[in-house]
Amino acid sequence: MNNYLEELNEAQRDAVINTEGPSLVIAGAGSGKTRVLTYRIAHLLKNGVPPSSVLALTFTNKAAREMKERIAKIVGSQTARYLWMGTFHSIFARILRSEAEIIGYPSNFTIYDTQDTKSLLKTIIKSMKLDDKTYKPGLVYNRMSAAKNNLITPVAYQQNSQIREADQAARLPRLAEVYSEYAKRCKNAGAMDFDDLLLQTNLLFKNHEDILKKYQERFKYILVDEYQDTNFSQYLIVKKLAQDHENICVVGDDAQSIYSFRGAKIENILNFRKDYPEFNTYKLEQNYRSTQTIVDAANSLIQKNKRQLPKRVFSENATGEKIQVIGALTDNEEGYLVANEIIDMRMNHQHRYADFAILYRTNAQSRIFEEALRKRNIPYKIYGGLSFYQRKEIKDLLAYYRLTINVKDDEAFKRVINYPARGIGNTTMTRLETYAVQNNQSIWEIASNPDECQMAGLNAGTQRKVAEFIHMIEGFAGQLASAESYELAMQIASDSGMLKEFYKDKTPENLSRYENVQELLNAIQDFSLNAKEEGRPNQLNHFMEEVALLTDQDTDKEEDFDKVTLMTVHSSKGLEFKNVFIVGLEENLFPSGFSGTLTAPELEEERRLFYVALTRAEQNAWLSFAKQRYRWGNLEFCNPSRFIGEIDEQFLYFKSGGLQAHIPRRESVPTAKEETRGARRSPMGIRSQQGNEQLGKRLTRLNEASRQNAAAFTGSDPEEIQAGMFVEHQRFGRGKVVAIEGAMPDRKAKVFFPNAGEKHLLLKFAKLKIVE
Ligand SMILES: Nc1ncnc2c1ncn2[C@@H]1O[C@H](COP(=O)(O)OP(=O)(O)OP(=O)(O)O)[C@@H](O)[C@H]1O
Ligand SMILES: [Mg+2]
Repeated sequence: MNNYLEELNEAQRDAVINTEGPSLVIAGAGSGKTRVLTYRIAHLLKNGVPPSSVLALTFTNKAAREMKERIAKIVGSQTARYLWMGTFHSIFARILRSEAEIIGYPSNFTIYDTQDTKSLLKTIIKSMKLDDKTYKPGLVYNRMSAAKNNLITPVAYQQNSQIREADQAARLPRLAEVYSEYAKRCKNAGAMDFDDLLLQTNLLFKNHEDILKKYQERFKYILVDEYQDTNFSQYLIVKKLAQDHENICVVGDDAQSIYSFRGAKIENILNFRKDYPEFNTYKLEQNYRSTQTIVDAANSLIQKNKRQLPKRVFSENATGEKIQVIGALTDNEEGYLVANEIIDMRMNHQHRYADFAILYRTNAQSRIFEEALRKRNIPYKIYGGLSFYQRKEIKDLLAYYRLTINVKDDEAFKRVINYPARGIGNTTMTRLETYAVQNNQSIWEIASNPDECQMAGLNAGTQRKVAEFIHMIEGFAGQLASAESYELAMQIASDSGMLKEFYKDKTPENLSRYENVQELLNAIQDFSLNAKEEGRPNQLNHFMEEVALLTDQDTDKEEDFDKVTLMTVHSSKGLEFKNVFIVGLEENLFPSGFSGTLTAPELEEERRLFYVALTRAEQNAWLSFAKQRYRWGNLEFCNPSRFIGEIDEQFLYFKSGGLQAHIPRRESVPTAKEETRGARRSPMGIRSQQGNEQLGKRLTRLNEASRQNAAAFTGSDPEEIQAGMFVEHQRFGRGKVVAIEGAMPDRKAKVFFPNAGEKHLLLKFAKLKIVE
């Protein structure tokens, strides 16, 4: 497609074609900032800039993937695949792996997730004999994270008297020690947490001029989406990389800055102006996403914020429907009413389930909606919360994989040494860990050495059991380089005894765990097929790299095709849906915080969050609240959120009568006509119990189905496939063969799939089926 510049308005085009020098695009929601960034990259590539010299940083992996796909359509997938495009964490993890040695880490370092970090902190707090009610792991984590994101290392932390005083005042005088102990143990375990990825990148660039230079020369063009939510650490990395050429383009919206609790700084936008006084700025004012009503309503609300950069946003789309306000008596009724609306809209206006999103302030609110949707047989998917990769059985199996990749990974070691049970108890673990810490080594280094085990106080019997475990992991690790990801993943699942665990006791819970593990193995198989087809490395560590860096929005699966989306407002940033429900609009819930405790800046951040939520809607928006809600186990009486009252009334329509009187605002004229939906409270769903027999049957069916599925795609004859033929691919669906290159075994097909774009597939792996 060569007319891509015609898909932009004038202001956007300006921002796309002026590729040199610093550029700043601060513009309202839906005005095409992400589109500008995407097309700017395409434009660079079209003009001969090599893809490997473009660095594009996005907020989620999913956003990066979507941008890449769009760019591939303009410049071709072969060019697009060499772009450096991804989240800050994924890009800099990649760079750190290749430079690991110089900063004293193994290149296969583990990335600790939040749970690992908290569990390690718990261990440290306990071993230092501190009270975990004062030194709450979550609190310690936040303070440590804030320090890291301001580039304060443990040594600097120790020496900073201001911080020490603040810690004293917060009754956490030994925080500096906890931080340095944590850093030490991570180092011994060859592990970094999320904040370390950014901190270590900064240190790498600070202490190694030559390496910084190398990347400065490599990345000739740097682009950042959602710039308003970068923290200081991210800001500095970008600044250093762009220092020489200053070809840096950042896009964002100060009115959508919603991560200050994680250290994001709106000041980075102001800094940009100082850092690059010669910058170009572009004004995007037209919103292409939403109806006029939604855009105007959102404007009327965000005007209440005092601290903001002045900007205009208008829409030339249809006026659209008014925003509907739904008042419910109880939280259950709120769920019921929302589910009803979805059914109505779907029946009467031909919407698909995937056109709806339910956005809430806190993850805990999802349960009510899940129940309501399930009762009406409405398919849904949830982002965040206890996501797939956070489930116990998944984390257990992943811990085996992590340990196989990096045997020093202490958190993984502790997780699986006695799971499934091997008779290695807590006492043994504590002995090993204490001894390891004393000797500044990882647990593995002690456990794999019989002399050290003895010194640590393990008796002969226990030593034997530990040795067996070590031997098993060494066996896995030995295959890492040579085995394909799926092959090794499967072997570990079974040889570790994990799969057998689920058979032991055939409860419904175990069935669901088994299914989850099966799902993980499917994902690895998918990864493996993909890697083979596209000629990418296919070892288990490559799969694990992707998993470690998933963000809340990245758990999208292909079968999640036509489902209602449930997510927190935070996760919805940058996305759009035809129909959006913003629920739980009550004081103390949204805006959150206990009444009266929000500071003015905090309240403004809540308002920005609400602005983000409302501007996700393309055609219709609903605002709902309940008068009574169970929170923390208590029934609470709630007042509707002040935010409803802050929207200019002309854009609202009150759906359920009676309750609008509770909204804190000037007189509102009730226009409700549908009063029929009473406060019918539906009984809680009763989970059906399945007997062992049924369970067995379901397991067999599951296996049978996956076998048939595999068999259906093994019958192709690669020699026969020719250009012009129509073929079917297991994941991409039907497509047309555009060209065939090379000879077996390296014969490749270029296939165009309407659902997935153009793909280059290695025929010996791709298992294409010829269709009519
Ligand atoms: N010139 C245009 N013509 C048609 N559609 C457009 C144009 N510019 C943007 N759009 C569409 O408008 C919608 C919003 O664009 P985009 O997501 O880039 O906005 P944004 O400014 O990044 O929004 P947000 O602030 O929410 O991240 C998208 O569906 C996009 O495809
Ligand atoms: Mg965007």
